[in-house]
Amino acid sequence: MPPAVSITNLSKTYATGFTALKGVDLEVRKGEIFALLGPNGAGKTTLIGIVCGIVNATGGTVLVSGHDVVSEYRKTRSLIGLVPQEVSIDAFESVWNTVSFSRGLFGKGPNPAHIEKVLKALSLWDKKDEKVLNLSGGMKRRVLIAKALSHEPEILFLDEPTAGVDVELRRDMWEMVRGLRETGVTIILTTHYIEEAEEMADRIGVINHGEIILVEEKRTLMRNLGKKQLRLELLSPVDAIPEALAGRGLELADGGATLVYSYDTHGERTGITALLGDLNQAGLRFRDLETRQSSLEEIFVNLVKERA
Ligand SMILES: Nc1ncnc2c1ncn2[C@@H]1O[C@H](COP(=O)(O)OP(=O)(O)OP(=O)(O)O)[C@@H](O)[C@H]1O
Repeated sequence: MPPAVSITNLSKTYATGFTALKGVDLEVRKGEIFALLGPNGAGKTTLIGIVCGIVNATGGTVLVSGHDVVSEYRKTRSLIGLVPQEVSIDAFESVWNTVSFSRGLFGKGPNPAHIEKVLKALSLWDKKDEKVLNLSGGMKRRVLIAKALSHEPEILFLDEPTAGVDVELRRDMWEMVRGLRETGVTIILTTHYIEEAEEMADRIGVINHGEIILVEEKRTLMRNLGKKQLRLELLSPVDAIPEALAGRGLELADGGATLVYSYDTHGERTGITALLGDLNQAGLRFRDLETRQSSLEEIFVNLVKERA
């Protein structure tokens, strides 16, 4: 089975002479939720544009389910649903007509049952006869998604799906995207909200200055790059870590007032129980304790900083 999207040595230099993509290689597997993270101007929208056939590449190849996006444009475009960043919909049409029309654009015959299913899944069914004009911003966004799903695509691109939407709608959208994945749709999303990637993605790609700097399973990424720390505020500061506790990877912070223990959250054992026993034996008493976990946000900021 070919990958959902297979990108090889893709480059893009705009007419201005600006190079937005530099030799990108990327494979997105069928059925996964892939999040593409990157700062403003990193090249995310350009990359999506090329895969969707909206932007011409300067070099390289893109295959969608094994089909070339240039020589087999009609085929590949019909396999893709795109939810763009900008809301641009024919405001005077009803929800039903807008979504049904989108399906027709891909040469698919009418299928009212499918449109009904999509509208229901997006909680738009009771709005089907409303003019898009009269909907709230959040509802308009749902219409964009419904349009993108109208022709039963295998791959759904969501470009900043929840930028500017309220928390409730964001949660609803996450739920909906997960539901779509259950039905076998491959989902590729770009986001500025690291929380979104953390919550939803199976794999994460980081793009910076037009280059993919990392592609990793989310769990692996968080396990390998994320640390969890136990910080113990000691009753009385110490000058050095006691001999009995050597080799446990402890560090002192705050001038000896805090003992820091870093551990792997995904390991079978954290070693905390044993550590607390040893502390007791060594006569170290503590006043308070807290745990800290580096978030995907910290990991991401560090990665991008390293490559700046
Ligand atoms: N039509 C264009 N002509 C010239 N330069 C462009 C054009 N479109 C985009 N760019 C430039 O290419 C770079 C990448 O833009 P792109 O929109 O792909 O980034 P992005 O990662 O999607 O950013 P954002 O998160 O802000 O949407 C930016 O520096 C942008 O100014």
